[in-house]
Amino acid sequence: EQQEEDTLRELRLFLRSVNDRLMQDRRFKAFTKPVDKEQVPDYHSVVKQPMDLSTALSKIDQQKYTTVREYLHDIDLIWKNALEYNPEDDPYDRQIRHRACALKDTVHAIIKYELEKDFERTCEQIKEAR
Ligand SMILES: Cc1noc(C)c1-c1cc(NS(=O)(=O)c2ccccc2)cc(C(=O)O)c1
Repeated sequence: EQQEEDTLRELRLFLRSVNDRLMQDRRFKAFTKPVDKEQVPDYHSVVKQPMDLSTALSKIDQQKYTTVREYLHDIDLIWKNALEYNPEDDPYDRQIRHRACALKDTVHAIIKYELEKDFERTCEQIKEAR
Protein backbone atom coordinates (compact mmCIF):
# COMPACT_ATOMS: atom_id res chain seq x y z
CA GLU A 1 0.00 0.00 0.00
CA GLN A 2 1.00 3.67 0.03
CA GLN A 3 3.21 3.36 3.12
CA GLU A 4 5.21 0.54 1.44
CA GLU A 5 5.58 2.65 -1.72
CA ASP A 6 6.87 5.55 0.39
CA THR A 7 9.46 3.27 2.01
CA LEU A 8 10.62 1.85 -1.34
CA ARG A 9 10.87 5.36 -2.81
CA GLU A 10 13.05 6.38 0.13
CA LEU A 11 15.18 3.24 -0.46
CA ARG A 12 15.70 4.26 -4.13
CA LEU A 13 16.73 7.78 -3.08
CA PHE A 14 19.27 6.38 -0.60
CA LEU A 15 20.67 3.86 -3.13
CA ARG A 16 21.00 6.58 -5.84
CA SER A 17 22.91 8.80 -3.40
CA VAL A 18 25.30 5.92 -2.58
CA ASN A 19 25.68 4.88 -6.23
CA ASP A 20 26.29 8.47 -7.40
CA ARG A 21 29.12 8.95 -4.87
CA LEU A 22 30.76 5.74 -6.07
CA MET A 23 30.40 6.75 -9.74
CA GLN A 24 31.92 10.22 -9.06
CA ASP A 25 35.01 8.73 -7.39
CA ARG A 26 37.74 8.60 -10.05
CA ARG A 27 39.36 5.57 -8.34
CA PHE A 28 36.28 3.61 -9.44
CA LYS A 29 36.15 4.72 -13.10
CA ALA A 30 36.86 1.15 -14.36
CA PHE A 31 33.82 -0.05 -12.40
CA THR A 32 31.35 2.47 -13.89
CA LYS A 33 30.62 0.55 -17.12
CA PRO A 34 30.41 -3.14 -18.11
CA VAL A 35 33.83 -4.63 -18.97
CA ASP A 36 34.12 -4.30 -22.76
CA LYS A 37 34.15 -7.77 -24.45
CA GLU A 38 36.21 -6.34 -27.33
CA GLN A 39 38.88 -4.94 -25.00
CA VAL A 40 38.90 -7.98 -22.67
CA PRO A 41 37.90 -11.00 -24.82
CA ASP A 42 38.31 -13.73 -22.15
CA TYR A 43 36.55 -11.76 -19.41
CA HIS A 44 33.23 -13.59 -19.64
CA SER A 45 34.91 -17.02 -19.59
CA VAL A 46 36.34 -16.14 -16.15
CA VAL A 47 33.64 -13.90 -14.62
CA LYS A 48 30.21 -15.56 -14.57
CA GLN A 49 28.17 -12.67 -13.09
CA PRO A 50 29.50 -9.34 -14.48
CA MET A 51 28.26 -6.21 -12.68
CA ASP A 52 29.08 -2.48 -12.80
CA LEU A 53 27.83 0.79 -11.30
CA SER A 54 25.76 1.84 -14.36
CA THR A 55 23.95 -1.49 -14.39
CA ALA A 56 23.28 -1.09 -10.64
CA LEU A 57 21.81 2.39 -11.31
CA SER A 58 19.51 0.95 -14.01
CA LYS A 59 18.36 -1.71 -11.55
CA ILE A 60 17.59 1.00 -8.95
CA ASP A 61 15.47 2.86 -11.53
CA GLN A 62 13.76 -0.37 -12.63
CA GLN A 63 12.84 -0.92 -8.96
CA LYS A 64 14.77 -4.23 -8.92
CA TYR A 65 16.02 -3.65 -5.35
CA THR A 66 13.64 -3.94 -2.37
CA THR A 67 16.40 -3.97 0.27
CA VAL A 68 19.86 -2.46 0.71
CA ARG A 69 21.18 -6.03 1.09
CA GLU A 70 20.19 -6.81 -2.54
CA TYR A 71 22.01 -3.67 -3.80
CA LEU A 72 25.07 -4.47 -1.66
CA HIS A 73 25.15 -7.99 -3.15
CA ASP A 74 25.57 -6.43 -6.64
CA ILE A 75 28.28 -3.98 -5.51
CA ASP A 76 30.10 -6.88 -3.83
CA LEU A 77 30.01 -8.67 -7.25
CA ILE A 78 31.86 -5.70 -8.81
CA TRP A 79 34.89 -5.80 -6.52
CA LYS A 80 34.92 -9.62 -6.14
CA ASN A 81 34.93 -9.99 -9.96
CA ALA A 82 37.85 -7.53 -10.19
CA LEU A 83 39.86 -9.50 -7.58
CA GLU A 84 39.07 -12.76 -9.38
CA TYR A 85 39.94 -11.54 -12.89
CA ASN A 86 43.09 -9.63 -11.87
CA PRO A 87 45.03 -11.99 -9.56
CA GLU A 88 48.54 -11.47 -10.97
CA ASP A 89 51.38 -9.95 -8.98
CA ASP A 90 52.00 -7.21 -11.56
CA PRO A 91 51.50 -3.42 -11.22
CA TYR A 92 48.32 -3.38 -13.37
CA ASP A 93 46.53 -6.17 -11.49
CA ARG A 94 47.72 -4.84 -8.11
CA GLN A 95 46.32 -1.39 -8.94
CA ILE A 96 42.86 -2.68 -9.92
CA ARG A 97 42.78 -4.95 -6.83
CA HIS A 98 43.64 -1.92 -4.67
CA ARG A 99 40.73 -0.03 -6.27
CA ALA A 100 38.44 -3.06 -5.77
CA CYS A 101 39.32 -3.15 -2.04
CA ALA A 102 38.71 0.63 -1.82
CA LEU A 103 35.28 0.13 -3.45
CA LYS A 104 34.43 -2.61 -0.91
CA ASP A 105 35.53 -0.53 2.10
CA THR A 106 33.82 2.64 0.80
CA VAL A 107 30.39 1.12 0.11
CA HIS A 108 30.33 -0.82 3.40
CA ALA A 109 31.36 2.31 5.37
CA ILE A 110 28.69 4.51 3.74
CA ILE A 111 26.00 1.92 4.51
CA LYS A 112 27.25 1.34 8.07
CA TYR A 113 27.15 5.08 8.90
CA GLU A 114 24.16 6.24 6.88
CA LEU A 115 21.63 3.39 6.83
CA GLU A 116 19.32 3.20 9.83
CA LYS A 117 18.87 -0.39 11.04
CA ASP A 118 15.11 -0.22 11.37
CA PHE A 119 14.77 1.24 7.85
CA GLU A 120 16.48 -1.86 6.41
CA ARG A 121 14.36 -4.08 8.66
CA THR A 122 11.21 -2.44 7.26
CA CYS A 123 12.44 -3.06 3.68
CA GLU A 124 13.17 -6.73 4.52
CA GLN A 125 9.63 -7.10 5.90
CA ILE A 126 8.15 -5.64 2.67
CA LYS A 127 10.28 -8.10 0.67
CA GLU A 128 9.11 -11.06 2.82
CA ALA A 129 5.46 -10.04 2.40
CA ARG A 130 5.72 -10.02 -1.43
C1 LIG B 1 36.75 -3.69 -14.21
C2 LIG B 1 37.79 -4.58 -14.81
N1 LIG B 1 37.95 -5.84 -14.42
O1 LIG B 1 38.96 -6.37 -15.14
C3 LIG B 1 39.42 -5.41 -15.97
C4 LIG B 1 40.55 -5.65 -16.92
C5 LIG B 1 38.70 -4.28 -15.79
C6 LIG B 1 38.85 -3.02 -16.47
C7 LIG B 1 37.89 -2.64 -17.38
C8 LIG B 1 38.02 -1.37 -18.00
N2 LIG B 1 37.06 -0.91 -18.89
S1 LIG B 1 36.94 -1.55 -20.40
O2 LIG B 1 36.71 -2.97 -20.29
O3 LIG B 1 35.92 -0.82 -21.09
C9 LIG B 1 38.45 -1.21 -21.12
C10 LIG B 1 39.43 -2.18 -21.05
C11 LIG B 1 40.64 -1.91 -21.71
C12 LIG B 1 40.84 -0.71 -22.37
C13 LIG B 1 39.82 0.24 -22.40
C14 LIG B 1 38.63 0.00 -21.77
C15 LIG B 1 39.09 -0.53 -17.73
C16 LIG B 1 40.02 -0.94 -16.78
C17 LIG B 1 41.13 -0.01 -16.45
O4 LIG B 1 41.97 -0.37 -15.59
O5 LIG B 1 41.14 1.10 -17.02
C18 LIG B 1 39.94 -2.19 -16.16
